[in-house]
Amino acid sequence: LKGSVSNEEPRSLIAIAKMWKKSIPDSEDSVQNEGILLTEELKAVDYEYQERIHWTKLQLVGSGSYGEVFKMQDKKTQFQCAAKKLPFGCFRSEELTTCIGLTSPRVVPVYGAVREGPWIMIFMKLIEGGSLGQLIKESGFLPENKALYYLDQVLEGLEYLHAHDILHGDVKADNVLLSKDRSQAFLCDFGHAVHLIPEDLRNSRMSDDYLPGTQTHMAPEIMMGMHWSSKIDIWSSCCMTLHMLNGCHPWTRDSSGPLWFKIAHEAAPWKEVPVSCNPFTVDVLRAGLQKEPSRRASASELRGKVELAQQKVSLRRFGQEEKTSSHSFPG
Ligand SMILES: N#Cc1cccc(-c2csc(Nc3cc(F)ccc3O)n2)c1
Repeated sequence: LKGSVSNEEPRSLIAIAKMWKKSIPDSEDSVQNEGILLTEELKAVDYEYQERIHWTKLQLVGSGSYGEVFKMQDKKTQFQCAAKKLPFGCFRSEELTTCIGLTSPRVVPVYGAVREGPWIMIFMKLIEGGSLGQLIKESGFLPENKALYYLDQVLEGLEYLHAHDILHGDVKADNVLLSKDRSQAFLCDFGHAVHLIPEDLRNSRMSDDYLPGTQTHMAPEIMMGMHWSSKIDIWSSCCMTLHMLNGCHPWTRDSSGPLWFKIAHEAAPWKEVPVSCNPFTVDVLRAGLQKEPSRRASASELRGKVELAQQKVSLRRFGQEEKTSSHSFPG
């Protein structure tokens, strides 16, 4: 068994990710074990790092369109982190090249990636509070102030990614992780991410290996096969907000006609915001769900509107008693 797993710098992981993208799995690779670990907490042994031998799966912590994510433990150091296992053929180098070396507090750090035959394991920091999608499922829906609180943090992360010419490509509650006390939100899963070349992605349509995100959160310009840009993340973040407020994805409450057609041709779903919401919250969704990308707010513009809405909502809250939500976190 030839192993070539080593503890290296981030640029080595970027290089091997690009090499994986170019190579196709074939039979003799079935025993290959190669990769890069970015932290001393995960230790390759004689250039190998294999499941059951050097690390063990503990329990499943998340499963969804992204596959399965496990809590894992390094046998030598006892260090624990999260691991996502995906077939080599489904791997896009952008899952690693877009998020390695980022230092935003809103982006989950990646600790390394290792190929074991036909599988790729991506290791990242374990986030104990599970996903925002799991919180919505547990609670049914989130109160307006909590929805605005999490949207503000997601937009902080998008501000950072867009400033680094990175488009996340699949912003949704399942890909937002929460700290144990649920006060901190983090973006993860860069499997759909795209490097935006410095000028806007005006001239590019889907690149050949573009992996579409979640349909209910997909911006109209993608459905129309038109030019697209970082603004697609803004649209998705507002679809995620409707999911938080209503407990269901937008467009799913009336079953008429195919989804892509509704998204492409019908009015934006900002009317799905609950009637009980503050007008300033409606204004946030109206600004983020503009069908024309050039009229749609940027992450920082939208964040400003969210923070204004938060002030209005909290002021109104002091005006009248509001049922205290079951989840407690500071702020
Ligand atoms: N920790 C953790 C945890 C808990 C629940 C869901 C998820 C989750 C949802 S998408 C996701 N992506 C992901 C997880 C990895 F471990 C490594 C790379 C990834 O892209 N993880 C992570």
